Amino acid sequence: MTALLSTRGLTIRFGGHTAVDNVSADFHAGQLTVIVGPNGAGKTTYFNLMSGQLPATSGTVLLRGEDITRRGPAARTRKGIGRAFQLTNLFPHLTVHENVRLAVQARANAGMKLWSIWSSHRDLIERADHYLQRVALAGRRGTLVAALSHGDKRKLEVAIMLALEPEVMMFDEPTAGMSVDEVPVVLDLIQQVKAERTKAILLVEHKMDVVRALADRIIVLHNGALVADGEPAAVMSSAIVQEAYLGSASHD
Ligand SMILES: Nc1ncnc2c1ncn2[C@@H]1O[C@H](COP(=O)(O)OP(=O)(O)OP(=O)(O)O)[C@@H](O)[C@H]1O
Repeated sequence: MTALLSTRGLTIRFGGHTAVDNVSADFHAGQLTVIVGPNGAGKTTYFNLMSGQLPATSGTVLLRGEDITRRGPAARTRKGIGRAFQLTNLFPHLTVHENVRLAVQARANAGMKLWSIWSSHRDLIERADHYLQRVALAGRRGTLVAALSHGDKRKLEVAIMLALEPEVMMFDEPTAGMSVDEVPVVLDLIQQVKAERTKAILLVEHKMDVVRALADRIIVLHNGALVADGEPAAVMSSAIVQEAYLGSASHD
């Protein structure tokens, strides 16, 4: 079975430093993979290489077997790689609802259903409201994004990603900076998407309770290299992880 997303020997060097070192992995629909590792291990850089924010020094990124290594981030988004960014792709002077509606509209355009822009404006509005409900932001639909709390901005990013209906969903520490009552909303949502079993979900996560709650599979990066990849129980009990990751005092 062709993986949805694959990396083959993916590598990036910054000067003399190899931040991601020859990483090969396959990501399949219906599977949630958490990428863990100590600070500076290369997790975010690996994400950036897959979503196109950074160009690889060597190696390839494949989407459904197609080589997309030289494609930029916008082309990868159109092809089905979605990423909940850390507050960089929001329009602060538009409302919450308008932000999601733009994503719904972009998705409708990508599907070449150009007529839908004109014939079903109401449909676009309703679909945007649907995604806002899923992230518990319906009550904020008329609020300017600039006025949102940090946690609500993170939820809005998730709504925007859902609205783009990508096959691959990448979350970079989705609950970082959220208050305790906001965290379950995002975790429940990721659980729901996972239960649909149609998406490949990738998460970079430090919090071990979140890892335990969500992971079907764990990949461990250390000094840019993939040092473990497998089922959570086996990976977390392996000697290399105990040493490389759990041994580092900075994460619980
Ligand atoms: N644009 C860049 N230029 C130079 N070095 C970089 C760049 N981006 C990342 N690095 C370096 O690459 C290494 C990996 O960084 P990265 O942010 O991917 O780690 P991480 O595992 O996500 O860490 P954290 O858990 O702290 O977020 C680090 O040593 C970092 O300093």
